[in-house]
Amino acid sequence: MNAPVAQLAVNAIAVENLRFSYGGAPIALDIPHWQVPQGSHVFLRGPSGSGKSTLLNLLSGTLAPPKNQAATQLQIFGQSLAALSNRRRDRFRAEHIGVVFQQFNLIPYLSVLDNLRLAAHFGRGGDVRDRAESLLQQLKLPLSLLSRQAQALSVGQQQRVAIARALINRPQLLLVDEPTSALDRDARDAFVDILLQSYSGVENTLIFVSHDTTLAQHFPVVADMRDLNQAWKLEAADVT
Ligand SMILES: Nc1ncnc2c1ncn2[C@@H]1O[C@H](COP(=O)(O)OP(=O)(O)OP(=O)(O)O)[C@@H](O)[C@H]1O
Repeated sequence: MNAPVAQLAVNAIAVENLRFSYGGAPIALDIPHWQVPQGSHVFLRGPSGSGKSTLLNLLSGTLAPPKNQAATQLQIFGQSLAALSNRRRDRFRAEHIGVVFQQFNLIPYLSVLDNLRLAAHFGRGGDVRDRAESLLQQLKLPLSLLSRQAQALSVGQQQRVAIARALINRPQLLLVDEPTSALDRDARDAFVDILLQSYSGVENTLIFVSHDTTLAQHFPVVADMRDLNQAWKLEAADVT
């Protein structure tokens, strides 16, 4: 009799014994174990200072992962980030990971299309205009915005363009850090709806960070930094 074919569970994120501190500062992050299966949509919450941005920056490779810690594992789709040089980590991010950070980081004097072209240049390349038009349509933005300078857009439009830029290289992992803080409640819900619609593929993994716990209802999985980050527990315990 044939053995059943094992279903391979692919982890988008696999973290073991991840400890990180900024220079000589006290340890900011200590995560013994965290795994996120591919295709998960995770809402990551936690108080100010609990390490959400630090974790996202480590996952995206924007912060260099800790080296020389034998027990530490920080893998994205099975690739250890610590095993990559800075340059290869940048390339890995451009090809596999989309990021939307609090400040959007669009280049203000470039047109929307050129912002998207620049992101595509560092990633997969290909026909940017077609892809840009289809993303703008998904994000319910007029195509006329493509030729407009990023600095001439409203904040809401900039947020959607920041999503388009993050998605231009068809990332398998999307990291979104508190992009809704300037919006009112209805606009926040609409933003999250549109983000989820634009990134709905079954293999797409999303980590969405926010203080705003009312947004958690949009996500099937909720993680809390107070559970993940042992350093935060220590810090909290120190002050009580
Ligand atoms: N560049 C830095 N240099 C030194 N310490 C830092 C730096 N950035 C963050 N920290 C410290 O690391 C810890 C985690 O900060 P982090 O910004 O990751 O938290 P957060 O949960 O994202 O907070 P917030 O919700 O306020 O953005 C805090 O104690 C913070 O003071």
